[in-house]
Amino acid sequence: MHHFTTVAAFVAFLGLVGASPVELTERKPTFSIHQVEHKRFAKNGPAAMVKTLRKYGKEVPQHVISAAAAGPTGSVSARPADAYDSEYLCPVSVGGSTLNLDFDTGSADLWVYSSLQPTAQRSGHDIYTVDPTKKVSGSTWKISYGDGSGAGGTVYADKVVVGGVTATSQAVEAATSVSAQFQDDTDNDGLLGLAFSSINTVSPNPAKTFFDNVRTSLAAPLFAVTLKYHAAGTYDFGYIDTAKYTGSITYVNVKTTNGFWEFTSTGYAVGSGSTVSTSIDAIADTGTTLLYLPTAVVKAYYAKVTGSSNSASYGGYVFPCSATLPDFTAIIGGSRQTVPGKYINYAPVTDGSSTCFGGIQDNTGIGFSIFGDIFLKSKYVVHENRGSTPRLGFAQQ
Ligand SMILES: Cc1noc(C)c1CN(C)Cc1cc2n(n1)CCN(c1cc(N)ncn1)C2
Repeated sequence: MHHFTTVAAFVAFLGLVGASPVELTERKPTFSIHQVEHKRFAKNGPAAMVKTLRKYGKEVPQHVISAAAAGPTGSVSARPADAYDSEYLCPVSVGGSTLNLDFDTGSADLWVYSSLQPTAQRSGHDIYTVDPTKKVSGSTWKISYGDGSGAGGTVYADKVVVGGVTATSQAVEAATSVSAQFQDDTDNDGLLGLAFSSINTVSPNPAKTFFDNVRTSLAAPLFAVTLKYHAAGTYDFGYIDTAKYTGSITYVNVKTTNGFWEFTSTGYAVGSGSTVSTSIDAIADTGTTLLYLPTAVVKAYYAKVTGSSNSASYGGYVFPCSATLPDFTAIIGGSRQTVPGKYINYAPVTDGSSTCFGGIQDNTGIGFSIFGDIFLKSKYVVHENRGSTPRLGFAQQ
């Protein structure tokens, strides 16, 4: 059957190109045409589909026509870096090399391991090899994170491709030095910031994030985050994927004055307990591993966990790894956003220990709450910026 199909297909192909079998069997000079990539071509899947369907006289579904009229969209996988979902890494093409970057909605610098670092510092990492002709003269960057880690270096303008979406002249912040926490983390080749460009650290002229560079060309000015529990998820750009969530998306307005995706939660519940109404100022932050909440909320949560304690030696709430953890619900935009209890067991305090570190911790000293990966990995979160009044949309996965 396969053989027959092949021959029939070949004959059909000849018909299409208007050549008879005889013509193609005579000996004639041969030549080959080498394809070259159309560098400036912005990928638009739906547009290609419209073209093909019309070429063969087929009807084009309306949703394909409307998608084609829009700009590019893209999707990239987000893979947990370790067994505890400490961070999620996404493959990105930076100046033609593929690096695994930690997409971070809590910061706004795209920085990478680079050929400028001492070789010992970059062993085990994929690196960006700088091209001096692409250097942004006079610009430097230096970033420090909540956990005391950090990095710094110089700046290059280069092509960055994320899930098929291209920023042709993205500020690529090449590291000359990174802190010990990053040197120990050999899976991580850098960060791709998705917070607001107002907190980018490039000096003297702050740079735009990848999202800000592509936002107005995308089919829709948004990206959607689907992190998963102990599994790979996605970052989607330019479209909402209704297959990735259940129920409806609840939107809340974002306060951008601190440069974060900052919003207000209006209450919480522990397990099947009653809802407590209280205003919680929070940021959505994929670059933070845990869920940091106000002291009173955290105390109320661990009051329901047998054997839990706030350990000075481990630096946070711990409990027996065998504990049954209650769900945690945050009220956002009037909707109940629930995290399954088992997601709140982050990891053993040390490998093999029967004491586990809590996924919910106290936000004292931070200044606001942080809805990090522990919260996000049960949600589908739309980050929309139409230019005025950016919004966050939350739905259950
Ligand atoms: C984290 C982490 N946890 O287990 C591993 C492994 C890592 C990664 N590793 C140790 C190194 C590291 C440290 C940081 N990151 N990666 C990501 C950026 N950081 C943020 C981002 C942000 N929005 N807010 C606060 N800090 C600090």
